[in-house]
Amino acid sequence: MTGYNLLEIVSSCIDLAEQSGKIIRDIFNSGTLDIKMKGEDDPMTVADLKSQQHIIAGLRNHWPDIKIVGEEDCEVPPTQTFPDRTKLQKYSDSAPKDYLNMNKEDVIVFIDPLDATKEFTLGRVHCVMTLIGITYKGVPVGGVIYQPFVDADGLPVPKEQASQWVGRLVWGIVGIPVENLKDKRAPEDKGKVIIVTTASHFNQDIENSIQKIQPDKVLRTGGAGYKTLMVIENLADVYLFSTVGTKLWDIAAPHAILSAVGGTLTQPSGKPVNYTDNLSLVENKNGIVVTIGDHQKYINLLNK
Ligand SMILES: Nc1ncnc2c1ncn2[C@@H]1O[C@H](COP(=O)(O)O)[C@@H](O)[C@H]1OP(=O)(O)O
Ligand SMILES: [Mg+2]
Ligand SMILES: [Mg+2]
Ligand SMILES: [Mg+2]
Repeated sequence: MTGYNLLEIVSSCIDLAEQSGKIIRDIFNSGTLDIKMKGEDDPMTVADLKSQQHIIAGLRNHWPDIKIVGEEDCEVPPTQTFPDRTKLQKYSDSAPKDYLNMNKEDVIVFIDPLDATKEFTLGRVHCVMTLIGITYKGVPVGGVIYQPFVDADGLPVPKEQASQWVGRLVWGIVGIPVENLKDKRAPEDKGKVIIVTTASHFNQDIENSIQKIQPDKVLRTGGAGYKTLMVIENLADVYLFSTVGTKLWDIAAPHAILSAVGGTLTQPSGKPVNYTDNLSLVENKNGIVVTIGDHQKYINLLNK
């Protein structure tokens, strides 16, 4: 076979995301985040950088030419990390055949080495995640997310109990059932419409969109990965961010896992997102809408 095997790439990304989680935890515990501002409300820390360097170097050791779009602009020193490519071999018979021999030109790996950096710098670390998404022909087909600052169920753990930060991994491939997910909806929230949106990048556009849906509840927290996972686990019906701000690396990995469980992510117009490595097109300029069901109903409300 001459193409890329998605099972091998996702297997490696699982290793690299877990290792990055440890890098991120160690830097947080050191207390030296070395915060730099890339723009307004757009911080970057040394943890973002080290995490991205680790992931890219590990991928390059197996796939020197694979297309990679990472959030941070940084050099990547070589490493001796050769991630395990074999973890998902048992899915070789059940995985979609197309994904076992993917045309190299059509594959892009999107890396968000640390999602929810703003919250990370404020110590609100429960929503921090490492996100690695793989797209094929412009569509997310595999995703790995790792939460460094939670317990095994993904529940927040305060920093006073840091020893319980065992971390949580979720990976998904479209066409293979996703493990390690729960329906977390509280009994008192059954039947309600719950929107989750940004904690730190809120604006009037988002407020106006929320009003169109008339939800029973609005939750606000950090991270595109964290909010998408809330929709996947039924803690919210809609993740709504109807404005500029997120980029393709924020959504590629969670989108793949969402698709694997039957959910939908589009622009607020209902148009699909096009995943490309053209760096002038990586911004989700019009925003994003994420649902686990009734997607068209919410798109209709937003566009009425
Ligand atoms: N205005 C913005 N500038 C830079 N990044 C943004 C902006 N809005 C959203 N993002 C990215 O999208 C994620 C989700 O947004 P929010 O946390 O506000 O809901 C953020 O954590 C951030 O990713 P990152 O932390 O990886 O830079
Ligand atoms: Mg950032
Ligand atoms: Mg991000
Ligand atoms: Mg980031």
